[in-house]
Amino acid sequence: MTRVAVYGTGSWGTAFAMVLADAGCEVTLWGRRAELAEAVNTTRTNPDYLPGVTLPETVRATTDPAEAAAGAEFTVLAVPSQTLRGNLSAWTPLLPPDTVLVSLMKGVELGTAKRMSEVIEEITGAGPDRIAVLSGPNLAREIAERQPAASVVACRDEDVARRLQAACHTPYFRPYTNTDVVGCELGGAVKNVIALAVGIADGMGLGDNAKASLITRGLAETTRLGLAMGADAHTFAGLAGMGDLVATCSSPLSRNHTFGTNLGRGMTLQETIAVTRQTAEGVKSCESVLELARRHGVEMPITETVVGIVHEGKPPLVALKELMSRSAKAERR
Ligand SMILES: NC(=O)c1ccc[n+]([C@@H]2O[C@H](COP(=O)([O-])OP(=O)(O)OC[C@H]3O[C@@H](n4cnc5c(N)ncnc54)[C@H](O)[C@@H]3O)[C@@H](O)[C@H]2O)c1
Ligand SMILES: O=P(O)(O)OC[C@H](O)CO
Repeated sequence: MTRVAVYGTGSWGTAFAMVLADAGCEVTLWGRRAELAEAVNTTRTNPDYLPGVTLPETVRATTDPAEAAAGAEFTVLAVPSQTLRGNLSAWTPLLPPDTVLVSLMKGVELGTAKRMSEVIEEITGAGPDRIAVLSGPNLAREIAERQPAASVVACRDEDVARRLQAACHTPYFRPYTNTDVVGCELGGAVKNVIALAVGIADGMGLGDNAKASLITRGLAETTRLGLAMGADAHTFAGLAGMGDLVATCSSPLSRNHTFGTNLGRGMTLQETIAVTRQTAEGVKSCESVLELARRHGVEMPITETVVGIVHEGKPPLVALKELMSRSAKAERR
């Protein structure tokens, strides 16, 4: 039986542990809180993040990172992007030397503007053939209910991507392989920023034309950044690009979309943070994405607008006016 360690008992870590177990793996789930690990082991549920979902017997939880790591063929990381560096520094000495590190995270590190695979490589010293990314339209709650979804597993080494694909393929979860790690990571991180923009528009009461325009132009600016960073344009038309963007921008289950909606309705940033219990990666990553855009000389007007509203206190109506009155241009530029 394939042994997998999943670090992070939040909604996606727990739901993906269930997917792995349903695909036939033996999974150890690491979490910080003893009472939550105890609940998983005794009631087979994660009442804090996925109430009402029964986990398979082959998912066991622990608060001991060494116990989770022991014998793991895959080490899956599902903590907030901004804490990964600290977490992984502590776990690295415990990891099996050949384990494949799998990022489920959809953010870019503040300060360094590094993608999660870059942070993993820097901290663990693993080469690109041992670092994989899973990304796609994968709202955790739907997957925990075993509703059908497709996804992408990306690794520079296609054989490793195929091994991971086999480890998480179930009748309701269909992963495709890809070797474009940069594109998959950027698709996942930037869609959160665009979902904030769409949420703000929804909260302001704007219509479906505005939503479709933001999604389409959001994909255009994501692709521009991706191409400047060496990604493959096809990735952005796929599940980790368009697929995830559409799911996140349309679903009330999305934390980023909901965060934006609250801002668009007139809540302050502090009020919105106070009512947000879970990780909304775009709130911090919008600044790192803008930093990447500047470094690579790429225009990302929607991302810039989101940073203005979220971090610079720009009123959404003023930001909308500025976005719409930019100089006219050809669609493909
Ligand atoms: N929820 C989804 O639908 C979904 C789907 C795909 C990808 N993702 C991505 O997966 C990642 C994790 O998201 P999630 O939905 O599981 O988030 P979550 O907010 O549900 O859970 C986060 C987990 O990280 C833990 N955590 C918080 N701070 C920590 C710290 N300092 N050290 C260690 N652990 C800490 C929390 O206790 C919790 O267990 C994010 O990057 C997110 O974008 C989420
Ligand atoms: O809830 P969000 O906004 O973090 O989005 C969840 C997933 O990334 C959707 O694929």
